[in-house]
This record gives sequence, C-alpha cells and structure tokens, in this order.
Amino acid sequence: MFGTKLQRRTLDLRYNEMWNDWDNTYEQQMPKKFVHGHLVLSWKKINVQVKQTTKTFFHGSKTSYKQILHNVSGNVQCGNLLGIMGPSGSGKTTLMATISHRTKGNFEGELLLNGRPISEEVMIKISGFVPQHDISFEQLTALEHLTLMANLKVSQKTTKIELKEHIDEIISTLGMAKFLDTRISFLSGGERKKIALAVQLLNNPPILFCDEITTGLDSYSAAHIVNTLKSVARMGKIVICTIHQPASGVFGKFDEVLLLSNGLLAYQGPVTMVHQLFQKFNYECPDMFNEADFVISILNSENENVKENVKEMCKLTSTDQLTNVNYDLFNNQTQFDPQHLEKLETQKPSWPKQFELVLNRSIKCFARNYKNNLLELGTIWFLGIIISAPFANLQFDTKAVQNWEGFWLIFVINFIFHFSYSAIPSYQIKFAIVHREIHNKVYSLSAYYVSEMLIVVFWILVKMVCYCVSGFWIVGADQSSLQLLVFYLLAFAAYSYGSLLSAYFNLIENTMIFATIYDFMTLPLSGAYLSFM
Ligand SMILES: Nc1ncnc2c1ncn2[C@@H]1O[C@H](COP(=O)(O)OP(=O)(O)OP(=O)(O)O)[C@@H](O)[C@H]1O
Repeated sequence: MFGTKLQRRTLDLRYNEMWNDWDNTYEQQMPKKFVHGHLVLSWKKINVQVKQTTKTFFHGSKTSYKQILHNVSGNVQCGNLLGIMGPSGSGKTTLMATISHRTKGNFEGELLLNGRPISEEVMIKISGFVPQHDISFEQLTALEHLTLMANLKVSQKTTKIELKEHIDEIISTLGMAKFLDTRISFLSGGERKKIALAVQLLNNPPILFCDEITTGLDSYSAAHIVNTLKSVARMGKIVICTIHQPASGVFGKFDEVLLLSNGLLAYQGPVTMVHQLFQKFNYECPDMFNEADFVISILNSENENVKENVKEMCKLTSTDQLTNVNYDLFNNQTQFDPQHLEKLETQKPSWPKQFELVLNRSIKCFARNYKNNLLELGTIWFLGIIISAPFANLQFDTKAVQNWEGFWLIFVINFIFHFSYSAIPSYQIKFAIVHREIHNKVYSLSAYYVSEMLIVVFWILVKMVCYCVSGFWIVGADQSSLQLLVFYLLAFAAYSYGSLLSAYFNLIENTMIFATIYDFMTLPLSGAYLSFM
C-alpha cells in the first residue's frame, strides 16, 4: 500500500518536473534579431460571407448569404504563439483559412504583413498550413512520407547528411520515433497530426498556421505539441493555431489568445489577461477550474443575460478606436520591409528530380495496393471469359454474322464500362491530395501527370490484354496487334472519360449517378444497335 502511494508520489513529481522542464526549455527569451526580420501579420475588419443555395422542387432555388465573420481584426508578431479559440462553429477555421490565404471564397478586409498587403502567392510561399484533417497517400509509412516531402520541400543545396539530420531532429522533437515504420493508414488521428506538422516544419516557414492541432491528442501529447510550437515561434516565427478546448496547462502555454463568438471578435491579447476581460462582466473562473473550459462555457452560453454580456464584450473589443490603436501600434512598430521574403526561394528540385520522386511514390502506392489490383485483374479476366463463353468457337460464315455482331456489341460495351467506372473511385482521393500539394507548390502538375500516366499506361495494357486475349481465344477472333491496339486506345479513352468525371464531381455518389444516366442515354444514340445491312 505504501509502495503504491510512494510510486504515485514519484510519478506526480516526475510529471511536474517534466512540465517545469518544458517551461524552462521553451520559455526562452526572445532572440534580439530574428532570422526573417521582425514580422507582423495583421488583419483588419475581416468579413466572410458564404452563398447558400437551397433547391426545392416546387419553388425552385433560393439563394441566401450567411455571414461567418464580422469585422474581425487582430495581429501577431514573430516570436509569438497565438491561439484562436471559440465554441464550435464560431468561425475559427474560417478565420485561419482567410488570414492564411487558403480559402477559395472571397473576403472583405485587409491582410497585411508589416503594414503591406500580402498576396496569396507570397503567403503560400512563406507559410506552412497544417490542416484539421490531413490527407496523404496512406500506403506509405510515416518515414517514407516525411522523407519524400523533405526531398521535395527542402532546398537542394542541403546535403544528404544535413537532410537526414534535419529529419531526425524533427522526428525526435515531435516524438515520432515509435510509429515511423507504420503505414499511415494504420496511424491514429494524433499521430497523423504529428506527421502533418512535421511536413510543415521541414522547410522552416516564417509563418505557421495549424488548424485544431491538439484535437484528438491526449493532454500530455497536446502540451508537448504546443510546447514545440512555442519553441518554433521563439525562433522568430509567427505561429497561429486554432484550438478547441485545451487542458488548462495547455491553454496557459499560449502567448496570446484570440476569442471568437458567433463570428465576432471577443478578445485578443495575452492569455494572462483573459480573466480581466471576464471580470469586467462579473465572471470569475472558480479555483481549480480549467480556464479554457470556463471561457468557452461563457461564450457558448444559452442564457439570455450571458448572451447579452458576450455581445457587449464583442462590441467593446471591436470598436473602431480600439482596432485602429492596436493595428497602428503593431504596424508602425516595424520599419522592416518583408519584401525579401518573396525571394525566399528554397532551391526546389529540378523537374526530372520531382518526376523521379513522385513516380517512386506512385509505384510504391500501386505495388502496395496489390490486393485490390489483383482483384481488379481477376474481375476483368472473369468478365472476358463469361461474356465470350456463349459465343465460343464462332464460325466465319454468313450464318454466324448475327452472332458476331452480338458478341462485339456486348464485349465492347462491357469493356468500356469497366475501364471508365474503374477510374472513378481511384482518383477521388488522389485528386484531393495532389491538388493540395500542387497548390502548395510542392511539385509541378506536369511531373505528377507524367508519372501517373506511366502507371496508367502500364496498368491499362495489362488489364486490356487479360480481357481481350482470353475473350478472343474463346470465340476464335483475330488476335492481331492492330486489333489489340484498337482495344488499347478504346480502354484509354474510356479511362480518361472516367477520370474526367471523377475530377469534376466532389462526391463519388454524384459521379456514379451522372455516369449511369449519361451512359445509358448516349448508348442507344451512338448507333451501336443499328444494323445497316
Ligand atoms: N461553405 C459554407 N457554407 C455554409 N456555411 C458554412 C460554410 N463554411 C462554414 N460555414 C459555417 O460557418 C460557421 C463557422 O465554421 P468554422 O468551420 O469556421 O467553425 P469552427 O469554429 O472552426 O468550428 P469547429 O470548431 O467545429 O471546427 C459554421 O456555422 C459553419 O457551419
């Protein structure tokens, strides 16, 4: 019994020691001079509105507009870790996507770096973005993915040894060693988050955005990640994270916090001052109560009085006078011209190198997907046999003309359907990943396209041979290379059509509905059923 008590005490001590240790390690003094110069990112009166269209059968479509962010202003300077916090649906992700120029929709307001407007292109070049739900090629292991991204993102002037050291350092900082050799498909949500963060840390961007980085992590790992982000900020970077409901120890680690309530700014300032704002409205966080939980419970309250107070709080924070004072204070503070950041061109790999790296990844993913590939191959081989079997050993005489017509019709139609429909699911996920990587300028579209084409060319050939050779052999049709070439081109056209549909529609269900209706409508119109004899 005493042993257990003693053990628990030792554990508590160790736990406290560890937290203090972290605080000592990461609570470093700000460096006098920052690597990228003194950076201040500001946003003023950001308004975001989305268009909503509802379609009803009898009344047609109705368009309405939903305001997600209302006049949200704020700023953050390098060396600081800013947390954007608020109840679910308050607009945290929208605000971060807007100030990081990662949103597709339009926004109103100003977005400035050191008082100068920052374009989407420059922002993407100088910042990293860790999304809430990261997607990557799941057949790769964590280490393979990280190494590939390092080769694509880190300057080519870096030697192989330096690159390995850099990767090892990130791995040990984020505590990733124990799942490095595990395939991404088997990793937990928290482990995937660490990979996504590691990838963004690879090229040391001056600004780092992390969406819900601690969600899904236990409080120990969450504190560890936040500490890591704080140390990244202390290197002279701007780090902005959205956070859901952090443990009290984690909340206190942020330098500043920005509170949102229903798309309105409720507060931005030091974490240590949050309680003062709430005290003004007579809300006192009880002792031993998580301050972050307390803040969210007030901002999210259904009580009418509390709601009124929160509205008042937002009004106070968003007054023009206060916004301008904060804004000018930050923007006048630095005369540093951030234009040099635009030239922060990490020497990217050449096109052949990008092609080699992306092709390597495509081959690995394709090979590791062997169960599905074998199943696909078995299906098309079986289809070829089952369709040709009733027409076995067709003669070449006038009596068999009708049978030949029937055979070619059913054989070709099934062939086209198989190749077009098999392209649909395979691209739905790939497109989302590749689109994001190309948008972030990790590699060029042409490098990916050519590498993917090589695999498609090979795979279509294998499947076409499987289907045609077995079918032709059963019916006794001509197996000349010209005949096979025609079928190969046909397969390619069908596959391209399937890929086009897959890229056009967001949801696989919509693609299938469209494809089924379109195909069965165009089939009778194609003339395939007409006899001109
Ligand atoms: N394209 C859209 N169309 C309609 N409503 C949208 C759209 N995008 C966001 N919203 C709405 O805007 C609000 C804010 O969304 P956002 O994702 O920014 O919230 P959040 O604070 O990040 O939420 P969570 O913590 O749950 O992730 C939500 O009510 C959401 O439903």
